[in-house]
Amino acid sequence: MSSQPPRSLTVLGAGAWGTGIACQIAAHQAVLLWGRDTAQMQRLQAERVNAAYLPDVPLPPTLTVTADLDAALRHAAGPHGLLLLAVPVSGLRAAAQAVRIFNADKPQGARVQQLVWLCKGFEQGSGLLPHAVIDAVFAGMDAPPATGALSGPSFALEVARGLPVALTLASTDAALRQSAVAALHHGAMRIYATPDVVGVEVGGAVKNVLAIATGVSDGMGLGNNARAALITRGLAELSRLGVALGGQADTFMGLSGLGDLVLTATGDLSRNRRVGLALAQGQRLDHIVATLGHVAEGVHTAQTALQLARAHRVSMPITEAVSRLLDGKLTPQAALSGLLQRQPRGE
Ligand SMILES: NC(=O)C1=CN([C@@H]2O[C@H](COP(=O)(O)OP(=O)(O)OC[C@H]3O[C@@H](n4cnc5c(N)ncnc54)[C@H](O)[C@@H]3O)[C@@H](O)[C@H]2O)C=CC1
Ligand SMILES: O=C(CO)COP(=O)(O)O
Repeated sequence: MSSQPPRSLTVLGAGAWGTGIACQIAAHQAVLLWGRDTAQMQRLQAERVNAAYLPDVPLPPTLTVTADLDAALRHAAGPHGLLLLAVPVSGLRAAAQAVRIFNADKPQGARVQQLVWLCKGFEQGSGLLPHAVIDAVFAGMDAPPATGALSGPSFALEVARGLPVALTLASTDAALRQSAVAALHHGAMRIYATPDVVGVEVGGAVKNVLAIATGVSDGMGLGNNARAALITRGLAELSRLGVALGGQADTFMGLSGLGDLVLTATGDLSRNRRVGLALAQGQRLDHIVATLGHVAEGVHTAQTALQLARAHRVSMPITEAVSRLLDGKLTPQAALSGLLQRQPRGE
């Protein structure tokens, strides 16, 4: 693989995050954004704005849109191509399978060679982290793409507007780390790198559950002290699970752990936090999810995180409370009482 910065950037997934990061990239180089909904992509092209997901941000002229998946993958192919998968976790396997099928009948030079995913969560059903989904899809293929995860505190709207943001690129492949950082680290977007894929992915997944918790707490009017306690004790349980799954403890103190947790647990742009705020008002989860207009990954992540915690004998009381609240087994008040009545223990 070349260590030259990729010159051909392609984003799959035209929701808030795919559109937001494509706008930021377009400030310094051409980028192609693919979305699966042809009518929506035609509207994007005609109106030069993603009205459904980022209505206030005009698309830069250097951002091209398409609903043609084959054309998008051709754009991402070759040694200078970089493909960003900006679909939710639920769409990751299908997106990766499309890449596998595209690559299968091509010579190496015409294949997608560098692939980075942006989603945060565990796959529903399998309970797999994104990298394990990707590994499963490309298993048995000779010369699979170099892969990695991009994560960290990054509200799409702020990124789209070109405001400063710092992210972490996680990959066990040093060449991919180098080339993806070279492609994406520019202007207001700083990209750090780490080989700790598991640590980065667990941080990104579990912080969404904890953002629901702080949303509930804030929605109940429990105050700033309670929110700080949830963030701090939440970070402790996130780190315990992450280490048990193979992540490195210091990763959880970085951008993809503490950084994203603080952002999502306190910032009202967070969809997960908004789920918590609405639950505290007594709204039904199905109504909240139906009216959100975006994915809130924490709703699916809570139960998987709890199952993993039990399997690894890790204590995650906040995640458990959120999971039972989402299942309708606890009211916000009962969840609070349960947390407050726990026995004292060492910090
Ligand atoms: N919005 C944000 O600020 C950030 C989001 N993320 C993560 O990025 C992922 C995507 O989030 P958003 O774009 O915000 O969600 P969104 O709800 O705004 O948009 C999701 C988009 O993905 C598309 N999609 C869903 N399944 C698909 C599939 N199978 N194939 C192709 N397209 C599919 C939908 O049509 C929609 O356009 C999530 O995992 C989220 O946690 C990460 C960082 C920031
Ligand atoms: O991951 C995010 C910010 O880093 C976005 O969080 P939400 O999905 O809760 O909006």
